[in-house]
Amino acid sequence: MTKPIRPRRSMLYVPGDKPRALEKAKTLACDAILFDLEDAVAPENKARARDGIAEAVRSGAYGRRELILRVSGPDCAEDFALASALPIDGVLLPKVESPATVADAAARMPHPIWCMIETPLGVLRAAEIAASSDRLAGFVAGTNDITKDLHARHTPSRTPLLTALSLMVLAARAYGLAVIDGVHLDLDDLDGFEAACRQGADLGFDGKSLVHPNSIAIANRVFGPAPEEIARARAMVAAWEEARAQGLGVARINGAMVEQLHVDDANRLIALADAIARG
Ligand SMILES: CC(C)(COP(=O)(O)OP(=O)(O)OC[C@H]1O[C@@H](n2cnc3c(N)ncnc32)[C@H](O)[C@@H]1OP(=O)(O)O)[C@@H](O)C(=O)NCCC(=O)NCCSC(=O)C[C@H](O)C(=O)O
Ligand SMILES: [Mg+2]
Repeated sequence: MTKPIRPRRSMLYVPGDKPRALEKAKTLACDAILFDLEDAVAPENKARARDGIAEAVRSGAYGRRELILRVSGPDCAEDFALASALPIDGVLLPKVESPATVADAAARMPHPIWCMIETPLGVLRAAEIAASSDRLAGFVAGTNDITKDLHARHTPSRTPLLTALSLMVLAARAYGLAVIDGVHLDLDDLDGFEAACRQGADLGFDGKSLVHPNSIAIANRVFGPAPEEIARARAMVAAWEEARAQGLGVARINGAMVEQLHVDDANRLIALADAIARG
């Protein structure tokens, strides 16, 4: 069954032990919040972070935003107990490297499952992981961990990561999962951030994971369809209906060859635009 389209242009990490950030996120225009219990929270603050996230989620003040909890590890019983007790939309597992990790998480709590793909083994097994469970909702790229494990360098072009990023997109698309690009570290480099978003969108990612509110508007713009793209898509669908009424299986529309597959893609873009407009 085809899953309904949900905008995931911008997914903001919010450390569970930062009350001001938890509060601010209620007002931000991100499509999703990744409440973090893993790397952004020091070991001595994990219990406080769980309490902070529980109170924040139970406030009910995050509106339409998709709420996802990143647990601190596959064995953290307290984190899974919290996930089970909260009205959230998903749980994000760090450093997934095998279907067994997904199966174990599925047995521990009832929510849709997201996997961080962020180790060489996780990347190489991405297809196996993606195929492993109908509880899976998507992948999030952990570009910092991969860069570290590859002994690669952070470069503006992200050339060292392109193989890993494309393998994640391939695996996700093969099994109908969402796929979200990794974070941009330089908070003041918004031009570089926008370039990375464009590259991620070109590669096929649905959106970008973010660490700071200053990047939400750019991610929403780059990963959302532009008004002229929506208008073009609607015009294509209308022209295609006329072509089909004449019995054509291929048509020339605005100077381009169009077949059913192009119309399917136009309809996907229109559905995304409509979902964004509904808010
Ligand atoms: C990166 C930061 C530590 C920067 O903090 P700071 O310099 O204090 O931010 P600002 O003063 O500019 O903040 C301005 C206001 O915005 C709020 N804020 C900041 N960040 C967030 C956020 N993420 N969500 C919500 N609100 C946020 C501040 O509270 C200020 O508001 P106010 O107090 O009302 O004025 C900080 O941005 C931060 O902690 N970001 C999140 C870091 C994080 O979650 N990291 C883990 C995820 S990334 C990762 O794990 C990588 C991955 O696994 C991989 O391998 O690649
Ligand atoms: Mg990581």
